[in-house]
Amino acid sequence: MKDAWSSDEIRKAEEPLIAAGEPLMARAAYGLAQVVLREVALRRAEGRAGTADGARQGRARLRGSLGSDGLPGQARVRPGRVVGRRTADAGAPGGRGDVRGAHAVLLVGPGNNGGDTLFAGAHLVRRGMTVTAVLASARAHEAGLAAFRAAGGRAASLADVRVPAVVELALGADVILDGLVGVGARGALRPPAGGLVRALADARDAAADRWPYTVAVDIPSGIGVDDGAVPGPVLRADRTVTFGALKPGLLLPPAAQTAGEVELVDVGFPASPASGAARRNGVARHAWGTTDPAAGRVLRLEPADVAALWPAPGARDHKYTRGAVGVVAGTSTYPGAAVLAASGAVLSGAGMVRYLGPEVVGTRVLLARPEVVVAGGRVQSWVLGPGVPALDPDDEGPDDDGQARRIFGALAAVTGVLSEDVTGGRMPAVVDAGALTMLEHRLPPSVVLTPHAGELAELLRGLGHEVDRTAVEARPLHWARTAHQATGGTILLKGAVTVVAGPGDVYAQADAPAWTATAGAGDVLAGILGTLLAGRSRAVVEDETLAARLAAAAVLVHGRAAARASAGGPVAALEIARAVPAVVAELLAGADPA
Ligand SMILES: NC(=O)C1=CN([C@@H]2O[C@H](COP(=O)(O)OP(=O)(O)OC[C@H]3O[C@@H](n4cnc5c(N)ncnc54)[C@H](OP(=O)(O)O)[C@@H]3O)[C@@H](O)[C@H]2O)[C@@H](O)CC1
Ligand SMILES: Nc1ncnc2c1ncn2[C@@H]1O[C@H](COP(=O)(O)OP(=O)(O)O)[C@@H](O)[C@H]1O
Ligand SMILES: [K+]
Repeated sequence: MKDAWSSDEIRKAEEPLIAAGEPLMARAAYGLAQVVLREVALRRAEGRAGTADGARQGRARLRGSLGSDGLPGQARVRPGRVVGRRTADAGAPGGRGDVRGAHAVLLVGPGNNGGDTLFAGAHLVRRGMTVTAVLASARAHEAGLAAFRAAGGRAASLADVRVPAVVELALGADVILDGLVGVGARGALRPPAGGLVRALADARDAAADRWPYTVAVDIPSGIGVDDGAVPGPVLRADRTVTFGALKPGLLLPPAAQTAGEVELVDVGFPASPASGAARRNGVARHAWGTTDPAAGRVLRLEPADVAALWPAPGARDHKYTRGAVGVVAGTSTYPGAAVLAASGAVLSGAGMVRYLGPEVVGTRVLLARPEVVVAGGRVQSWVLGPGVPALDPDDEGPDDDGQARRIFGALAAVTGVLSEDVTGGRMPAVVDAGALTMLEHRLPPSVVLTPHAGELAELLRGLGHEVDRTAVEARPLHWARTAHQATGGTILLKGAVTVVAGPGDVYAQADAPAWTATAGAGDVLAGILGTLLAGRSRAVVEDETLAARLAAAAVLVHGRAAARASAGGPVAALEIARAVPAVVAELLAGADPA
């Protein structure tokens, strides 16, 4: 599990260490320099090699000389992906490849983030690189600047060289280090740093592949450290080298998409933040939907976490103990969604899938998945709404083949409104697509709403918030939490990075390739989640934080299955469902099916 620390938690962690004289900045700078040396050497070896075979040989040569650190995969970079932990002061220096004569440009701000960058720059100079520091502010970290100059680095003030000249300098460099601001920053980058970053970001877009490798120091300067917002210009990084602990903005959209691969340098922080345990315990005290919106940590599940959560059957299980999923999806106009949701549920390992809907759709579901029972009966979770049109209050008789009526009935049951319902009362549910427009009662967190940004905006507008799709995409964490507060349900907000917000911790999952953005992919996800909720139905109702964890697990499996089915190319939604069994098998065997 990846666990992000807020800027306050970072400060609390560093205080006693600094008081004890621990050389935090030296460790951070050393770790940063090692990553830069490794990446520059790697690129040089590839550049010289010229052919694909030669590039492979170049990598192999480097791997031999880099020792046990290993090289993170370059071919399948997913924005916002977090790679391994690295100890700054462990063992021999990392990058032993040839970096002599390579040119680095440092963007240096006034605080300790600039200090890290200058000390790292001194290491780079000592390894034979040509390093130019652009001081964006009248102030710079004194000791860092002195060390940088003493090593032979060149420093120039932005006020003297001006923005266009820095852009030219950057275009001729091998690597850029963005050390303008770190966790001490607040709000959008102010001038002159803001103007510089805007010009560099524009130049990066225009230059495409010719842009130098860009490393963000601790965070890409200008992102919202704690909320993942991007309030102003940010220079997109290929890699972020972050210190001590991950920050929420490195996991959360949209900021996570500016961070590239994230690499953690251990500077000696404790295993968890001081306030972590208290916050975790605090979660249980909240009643439905009354959670403090700022409470809860930002986490990202990894394959091992999902393996532990997955309701794998034991020898004593039979189909009823494993959980039946009731699917109310599709209409005669949109029958495909029913097939996709039912397939997602069956192929994730439901004990049974029941389909409720018009006969014409039920027949198609059966043709695709003969395992499905097209009849009502007891279920342990509901999947409601894929392929069902949104409710239009002005329309007297919507053409929904009776699906809205079935959904209203199921929703009354899952919220516990019907005490004597045939289903036996409250149970988990997935509420997707058209069913999102049919919410009448306050929801328990065991009901998971699965909107994309447009659907969430519509839901929020119905609750009195002035918000559109763009606004939701700009602040997904905020709006997902707001919707949780307003409805009581757990919110799974779909996107390139999917955010899950319920009572307690927030999950930010970045598991899927962009090819997943295809019609029907969300229907498959709803089915997968239905199976997970049915497999742990009682526990989900009793533990108000479990639905969010299971939702994040479903997103991981869905994303990995999409990656598997895509193999780097287009993917059809049904193929995502078909890839699920192998992905689950690998997860349960302890492998990472990336
Ligand atoms: N924590 C740790 O354990 C370790 C931390 N380390 C490092 O320290 C970093 C934190 O350093 P920090 O606290 O000095 O703040 P930092 O991020 O450099 O920026 C503050 C400066 O930026 C300015 N500024 C603020 N907002 C701005 C804006 N919107 N636009 C423009 N400028 C803005 C602000 O100016 P002011 O508002 O005061 O005028 C202030 O001068 C951390 O990210 C990591 O890299 C490592 O060395 C070791 C381990
Ligand atoms: N850029 C992207 N990268 C990766 N995954 C994405 C991206 N955009 C959307 N997705 C994922 O694709 C799926 C699309 O679901 P949805 O919008 O509900 O489509 P539909 O309703 O047609 O099934 C979601 O799982 C979402 O998280
Ligand atoms: K930075």
